[in-house]
Amino acid sequence: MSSSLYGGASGRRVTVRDLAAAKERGEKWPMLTAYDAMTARVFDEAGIPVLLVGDSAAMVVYGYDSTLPVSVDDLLPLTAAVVRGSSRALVVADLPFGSYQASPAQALESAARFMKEAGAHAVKLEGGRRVLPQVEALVSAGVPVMAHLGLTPQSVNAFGGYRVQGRGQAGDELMADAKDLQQAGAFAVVLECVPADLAERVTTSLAIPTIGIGAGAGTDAQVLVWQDLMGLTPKPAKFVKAYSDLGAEMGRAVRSFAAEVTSGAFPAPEHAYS
Ligand SMILES: Nc1nc(=O)c2c([nH]1)NC[C@@H]1CN(c3ccc(C(=O)N[C@@H](CCC(=O)O)C(=O)O)cc3)CN21
Ligand SMILES: CC(C)C(=O)C(=O)O
Ligand SMILES: [Mg+2]
Repeated sequence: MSSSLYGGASGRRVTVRDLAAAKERGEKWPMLTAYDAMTARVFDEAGIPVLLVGDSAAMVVYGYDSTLPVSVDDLLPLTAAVVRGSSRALVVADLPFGSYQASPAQALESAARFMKEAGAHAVKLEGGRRVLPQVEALVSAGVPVMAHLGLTPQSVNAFGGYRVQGRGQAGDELMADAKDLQQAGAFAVVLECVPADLAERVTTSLAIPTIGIGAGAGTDAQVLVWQDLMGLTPKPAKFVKAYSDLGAEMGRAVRSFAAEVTSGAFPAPEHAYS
């Protein structure tokens, strides 16, 4: 088992309380994205305690070049599939661009759809002090909220590209955002593409877990997009470590299948019915 968080004797799902307890124990944990039932099952059985149905689905599932185009309607069926495919992990639904920024009421309406229609256990949204009213409304309604600071991809057009955030003065702003999000009731905060020393200072300053992606080794947890981890992404960011070469492996398998169809070697008699 990769984490004592997961695999507690009960067989129940991981909860936000379990994540708080892991921080108390100083225990680090992994999080992965998932977008379908079969990969969710593999990651769940491998002991990943938290699965994120990321709006990165816009890019890795739907083929867009940013996360901006996807809607709640696009992500709901993927979230439902991940919940059905898993039995132990906490499933977090990423609120997509335009589904929460307008108002606390809009955020609650979107979060409620992910929880009622897909069975998500928590939601994630991007931003600091500008989304505090949304975080407070969700928490008041009993919705666990994961925050996300640093490189928040829904703001890519404001940033002028996918760039490291929180250097210099901006680091103090990020620290203040993180503390305010904790105060508003967020149960965890993702720190994406920020200097490692800043991520470590935020982690020691907060009681809630921090989850790093491109934020160094000092956070309480680490998250990656699963296609990056598996070596399916053609040009991954610097923070990615590929633990497999699935792109090449799938290419080999498909070429073998194609060659055997062409030659007549597949299907053999054992693959046919009499
Ligand atoms: N497959 C995938 N993996 C991700 O981690 C991911 C997505 N998609 N889509 C949504 C966002 C976008 N992300 C990105 C995308 C690009 C960089 C990138 O190219 N970063 C530069 C750093 C530039 C700098 O130094 O400021 C790099 O070279 O790593 C980083 C995060 C992270 N998220
Ligand atoms: C990379 C993670 C944190 C994310 O927000 C996503 O996959 O959409
Ligand atoms: Mg996201």
